[in-house]
Amino acid sequence: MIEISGLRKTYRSRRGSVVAVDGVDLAVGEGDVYGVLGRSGAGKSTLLRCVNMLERPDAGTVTVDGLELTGLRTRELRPARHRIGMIHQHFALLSSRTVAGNVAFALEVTGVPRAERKSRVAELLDLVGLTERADAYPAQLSGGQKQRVGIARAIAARPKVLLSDEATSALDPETTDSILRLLLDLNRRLGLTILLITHEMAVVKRICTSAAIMRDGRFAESGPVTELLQQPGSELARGLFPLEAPAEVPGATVVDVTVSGEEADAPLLAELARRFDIDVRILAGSVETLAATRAGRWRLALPGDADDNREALDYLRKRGARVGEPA
Ligand SMILES: Nc1ncnc2c1ncn2[C@@H]1O[C@H](COP(=O)(O)OP(=O)(O)OP(=O)(O)O)[C@@H](O)[C@H]1O
Repeated sequence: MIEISGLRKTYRSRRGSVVAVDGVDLAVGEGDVYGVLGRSGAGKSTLLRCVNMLERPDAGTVTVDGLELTGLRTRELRPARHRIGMIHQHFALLSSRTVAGNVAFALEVTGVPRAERKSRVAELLDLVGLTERADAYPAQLSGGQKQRVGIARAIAARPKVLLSDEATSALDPETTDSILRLLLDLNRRLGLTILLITHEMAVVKRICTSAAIMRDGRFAESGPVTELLQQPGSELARGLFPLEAPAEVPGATVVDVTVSGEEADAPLLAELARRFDIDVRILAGSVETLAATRAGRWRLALPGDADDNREALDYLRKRGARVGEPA
């Protein structure tokens, strides 16, 4: 749904130039929720703004729903942008318009006839759970409600893609959770493809099927979350499942074990202990629900050296687990 290839963007000013995006390739499939995670200044906002051409990249291509946006003139971009919704950290609502008025505005600018607007506004407010607040002004709303208006407005023109620029950063954890639940619901009900940027690992954990870690304008790692979890040394795996435990235990072999899908809920460690008659020690770890799947990750200590434990570790691998040295 979104294909980005060789994207570069440099900002030039009197004080010099900053390479904000430095050669990014990205493919977001239809119906994916793709999270780009990174610290402040990593280039996330610039990348997102290049997807709907709020920033013109210096090099590379951006294709959304089969249309190469980088090849379009400014005049041609306007209708193309209607296929891409966007939500913002600080909501960007019109303070002089009511909730219904803000949503109607998005329909006005995309040329929806007046007769259709009213019913579409009602439909959208129902979708985001704001029917009761239709006549309120933004100043009378909570942060979560403001973001719901932002979401209703962003999907008003029935876009295929929603871009989210730190949409939950200004919200408390409980409200963040309700907004993420709404995004996931829209993703599933409308088949909406979502590309989001965030600095919060919890956002990736909660709703993303794929993710990238961005640093200094580049992707340090990227791919489906379940695959990244299985990758040796993955920063994302460490962030999602921190294993705070010693990497060495005298007289024992210490390994990190990652499983996803059904095996995460199987009594895998109990079976391991029984089958090989070993006292497995769990040094750290958990089983959790991610957006698309269940996943488990543990640091284990098995008595004896690597040779003593070869068969046991092979058994775990046969069961689909990734077994590696502590990272
Ligand atoms: N309009 C601009 N002019 C000059 N430099 C800019 C501009 N916008 C961003 N930059 C610089 O580009 C780099 C990437 O910024 P960007 O905002 O894309 O990062 P980010 O990861 O989104 O960070 P944040 O979360 O703080 O917004 C930074 O060094 C930033 O200072």
